[in-house]
Amino acid sequence: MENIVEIKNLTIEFNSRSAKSHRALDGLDLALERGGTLSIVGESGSGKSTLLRAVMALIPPTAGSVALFGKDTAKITTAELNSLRRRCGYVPQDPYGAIPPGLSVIDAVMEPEIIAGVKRTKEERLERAKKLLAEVGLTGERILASRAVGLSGGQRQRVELARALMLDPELLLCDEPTSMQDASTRGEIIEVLRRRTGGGMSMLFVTHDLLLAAHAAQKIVVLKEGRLCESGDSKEVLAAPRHPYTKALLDALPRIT
Ligand SMILES: Nc1ncnc2c1ncn2[C@@H]1O[C@H](COP(=O)(O)OP(=O)(O)OP(=O)(O)O)[C@@H](O)[C@H]1O
Repeated sequence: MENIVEIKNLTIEFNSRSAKSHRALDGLDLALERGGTLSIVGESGSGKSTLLRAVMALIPPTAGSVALFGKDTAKITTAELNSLRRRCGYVPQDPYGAIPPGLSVIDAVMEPEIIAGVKRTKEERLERAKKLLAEVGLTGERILASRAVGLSGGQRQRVELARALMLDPELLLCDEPTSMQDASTRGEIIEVLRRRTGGGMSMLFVTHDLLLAAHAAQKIVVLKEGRLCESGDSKEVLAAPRHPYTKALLDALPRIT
């Protein structure tokens, strides 16, 4: 099976003002097969967002390599990179900065297709955007016409997801896409993602919540301080975590007694 993402010995360092640079990822190896789903779990600062941004080639490797759809992202032209990025949907962690402030909700969802130059009538595009918004639980003329900046964080996250799905991505990268949702919307969003991945979309899903990680994807990797400390089938990792850090993440989850 073809690897849609292949990361080899990836190290990413950020230069800080102090003398020592900070190593956010340290010699990481991982792969995602076409059609596969993988959750990346770890505490705050473990390098999860950095990893997603490196897959999108938004940060260059300090050492090692990232291949997206079989192409080393450091060895291709900007035009080639842009065409690979167009095959991906990216739901960034911060929904406040990501949506252009002047756009209405419906325009924000239609925008990726317009930028990509997808040929469709205005009516078809509108229908498609409305359908996606309904899929993520946003309906009603008032919400669709309102500016995205006026929405709650949870609603914006849902707009971001609809935007990311607009181009029918082969690979979806989600960075804590449910962090601002209540329990019931969180469940609905995971269902949307499951339907999509059931239809063949590959996915990288970032969360600090081990239970959610297992729910969202078939496989899990656990990151600690930029290093991979455990990986495996989601159900197995959840049932029998091997690394003490994974056990601590599991013990930290709230329990219903
Ligand atoms: N642009 C940057 N410049 C300097 N340091 C950075 C930069 N981006 C991330 N870092 C540092 O790299 C480390 C990993 O950050 P990252 O955002 O990937 O962690 P994370 O696991 O996604 O955390 P969180 O769950 O809080 O989002 C952190 O120590 C962070 O401060």
